[in-house]
Amino acid sequence: MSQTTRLTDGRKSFEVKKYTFATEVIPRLSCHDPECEERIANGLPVVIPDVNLVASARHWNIDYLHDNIGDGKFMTYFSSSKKFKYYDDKKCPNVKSFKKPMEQEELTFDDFVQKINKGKSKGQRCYLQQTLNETVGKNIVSDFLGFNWNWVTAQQKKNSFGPLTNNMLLIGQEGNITPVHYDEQENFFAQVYGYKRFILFPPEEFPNLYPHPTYHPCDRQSQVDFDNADFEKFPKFRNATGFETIVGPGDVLYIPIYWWHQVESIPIEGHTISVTFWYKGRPTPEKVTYPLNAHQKVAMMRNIEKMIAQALNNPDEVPEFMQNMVLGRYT
Ligand SMILES: C[C@@H](CC(=O)O)C(=O)C(=O)O
Ligand SMILES: [Zn+2]
Repeated sequence: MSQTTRLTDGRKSFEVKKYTFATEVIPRLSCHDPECEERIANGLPVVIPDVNLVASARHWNIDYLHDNIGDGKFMTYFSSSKKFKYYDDKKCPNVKSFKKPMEQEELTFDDFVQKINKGKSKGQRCYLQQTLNETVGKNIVSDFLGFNWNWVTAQQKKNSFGPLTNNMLLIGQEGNITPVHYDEQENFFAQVYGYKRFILFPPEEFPNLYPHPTYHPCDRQSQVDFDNADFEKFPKFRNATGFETIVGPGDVLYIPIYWWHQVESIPIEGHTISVTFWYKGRPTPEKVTYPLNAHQKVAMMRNIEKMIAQALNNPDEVPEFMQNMVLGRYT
């Protein structure tokens, strides 16, 4: 039986699975606390319980969304396990042996609700993840306009984030897991309903988390399975140390760009509803200061990998090329 540990969202406490790595708790600070502003300015994660970013959606639940979300289509992922490891369909041809870790289908909300109920019996899990768009009904539009845009737009401006790219609606079943990955955008993650565990690692942990190559369908996702880590293949994973927290209704978690995160809908606490606020990163500074920081190095590694894959014009040649370049030479 795997060990467990206890985590709290500041109101309730939860028994969660204990992994092989150590973690520290992510600070939970009021939006009025200067330290909260400082952490965002310095690209450090922080849980903000009192910003009311999506307070106008506090009444959202499956029934209300079903009656008001409109007749648009919603991207829904299906997994026979609890894990929903994202993959980029367009990159599948690059890795002939790639097996899709989950299926995806665009459903009406009504079909999604049916699938949740039917899936339970067939042991299949589903996860709705859809950018909110103009197809939503007028009550959802009014709830959306009621988000605390003053605060989040002020954060965007004072931290020189790029434009808002999208607000994604996430509806997950209890126990669903989004395995550890990083995104190339800043993210204010707003929890609307239910509870999610977040495990975060800074960009410095790149060497310990072994992401797939950039041409791989699972680019940005770690190759390490936290439930069954292959320490032979990924020895530095032993050194991984992270941060974690639980977010509950009303909480906002700032996930800085290039920070790794694994997200777990707490089992036995029912389904979860979340909304993301994704922003392009800060513009590249005119004058580069040295030493480069970790996320600049990740961006550089990504660009080099992409350039090599493009120059070779054959993904199958990249592993040998990279090994010839570094193995035994950069020790
Ligand atoms: C989809 C989400 C994870 C989750 O909530 O399951 C995520 O990775 C993000 O918001 O960057
Ligand atoms: Zn993410």
